[in-house]
Amino acid sequence: MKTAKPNINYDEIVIDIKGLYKSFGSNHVLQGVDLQVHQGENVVVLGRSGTGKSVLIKIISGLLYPDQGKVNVLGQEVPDLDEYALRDLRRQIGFSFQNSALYDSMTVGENLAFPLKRNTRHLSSSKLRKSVEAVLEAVGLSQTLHQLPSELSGGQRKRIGIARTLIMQPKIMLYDEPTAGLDPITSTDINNLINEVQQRYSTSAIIITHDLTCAKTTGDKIAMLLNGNFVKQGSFQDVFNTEDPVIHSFYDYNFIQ
Ligand SMILES: Nc1ncnc2c1ncn2[C@@H]1O[C@H](COP(=O)(O)OP(=O)(O)OP(=O)(O)O)[C@@H](O)[C@H]1O
Repeated sequence: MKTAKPNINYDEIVIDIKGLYKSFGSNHVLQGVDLQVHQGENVVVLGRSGTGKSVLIKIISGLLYPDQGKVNVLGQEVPDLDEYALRDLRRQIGFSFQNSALYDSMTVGENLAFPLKRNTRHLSSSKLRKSVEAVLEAVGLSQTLHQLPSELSGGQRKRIGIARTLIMQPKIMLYDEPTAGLDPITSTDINNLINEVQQRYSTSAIIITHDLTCAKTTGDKIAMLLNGNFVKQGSFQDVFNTEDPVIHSFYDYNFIQ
């Protein structure tokens, strides 16, 4: 059970998407998508391969330009932002991608320090060390400070990848298939970590996944993307407690893989 936090205004909308369209030639990927993410909310985007989940995240972070529609993130219209404003916005967003993309030649500590050093001027070494130690502790891997990424398990690398985004204290987290390629127990750990991050750092998040356990554990709201649109949005119960054969087939498909 997630606990409501007094410092979060759950009514405030941090991502507001209305009437979003995106095509690549004759491939009409997003066809009038509406989605709202509130402060402190974890929204899970579910959908089969190729439905446009990554395209949606890229549009939210300004990596792709929409054909039409409103994409407001933290009060700013993303398609209107210039390069500098986009960079500022992205500093407030933590990206957790499928391959954690750590630098192999750097220790865990150096990997974590890297984004902070690059983005912060006049940072004392004691402040840097404290920030690194704090995020490592938050993901439960303090003992790995001096290890190389190659010495970590897949689950640990995923955690360090998340820690590296947390060091910038993002307001929004974007998780792209956080449990892909992990065994069920490690996946459970990552799901719990996503919830811990939400609570501890008061983040809002979009979590892209095919994994229904991940969706059920982390999602305050589930949004099911199908044929260019969200066919259903609501709690896990709301979305799956239905006779709709398409939603059922997604559920069944998940459990027979
Ligand atoms: N830059 C691009 N140029 C052309 N087509 C693209 C581009 N990016 C994505 N697409 C197409 O958009 C569609 C949606 O792709 P997307 O990567 O968003 O799917 P997805 O839902 O994230 O799939 P998966 O779950 O497999 O990662 C696909 O048909 C893909 O080929």
